[in-house]
Amino acid sequence: MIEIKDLHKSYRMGSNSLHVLKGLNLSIKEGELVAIMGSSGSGKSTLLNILGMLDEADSGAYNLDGVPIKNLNETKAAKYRNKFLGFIFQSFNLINYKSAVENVALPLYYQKVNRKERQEKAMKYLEKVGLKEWADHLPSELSGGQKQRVAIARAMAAEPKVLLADELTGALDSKTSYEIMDLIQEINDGGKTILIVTHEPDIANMCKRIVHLKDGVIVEDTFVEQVRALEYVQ
Ligand SMILES: Nc1ncnc2c1ncn2[C@@H]1O[C@H](COP(=O)(O)OP(=O)(O)OP(=O)(O)O)[C@@H](O)[C@H]1O
Repeated sequence: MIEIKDLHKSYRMGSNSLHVLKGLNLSIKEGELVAIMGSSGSGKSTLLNILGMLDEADSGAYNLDGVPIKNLNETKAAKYRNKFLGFIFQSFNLINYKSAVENVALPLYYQKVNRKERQEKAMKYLEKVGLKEWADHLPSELSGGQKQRVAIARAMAAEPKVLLADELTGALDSKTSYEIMDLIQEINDGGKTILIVTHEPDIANMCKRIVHLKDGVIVEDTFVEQVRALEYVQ
């Protein structure tokens, strides 16, 4: 699903250059649930932004579902991103003046899906995350965990092949984090490929594979026995 070879990325600041990714290789198959870990500044978000086609590498290859990203022009890249990738953020990134169902429907609007289908799909995914009854509520009326559920439903609504999450439990207490990870595991059990950047070892252990970044490369890549979040949710 994801093939990355010899990826390099530097940030230029004036006359200085910070080499963040230094020849990174990574291969992720369909259906994997991968945690990306590493100390602060190790390049996790940089990698996730490149995987999410929100930023470009300086050199190296990135193939998503067999397609070399480098060859896509801007319009094609935007279409490809909307079709293949769903994003979940630490701070939820919901639109405050839109209801839960309107937030979930938004990516479908950009994909020019008609109003009736947008509404149906948005309700379907709100139901999947357990928030059907909250469809007409504004984000300000929801708890942190509920907001993240809306954000997950929004990421799922366009039915992408891959979900990318940056510290999705970072703003939540432990119990709510485990509830969110239970939902993530359920979505992954359904076959969705999911990548999660996290600082938290207990969250990483709820994935199936843990990748450690250090000094711009992957220094450890382990398939682990997945801890089920549900055991911690009671
Ligand atoms: N747009 C940018 N311009 C300049 N430097 C940047 C930019 N984005 C990130 N950096 C720098 O690149 C390095 C890697 O940043 P990145 O955000 O990828 O690390 P991270 O592992 O996600 O860190 P954290 O866990 O703190 O979020 C850091 O030193 C950061 O300051």
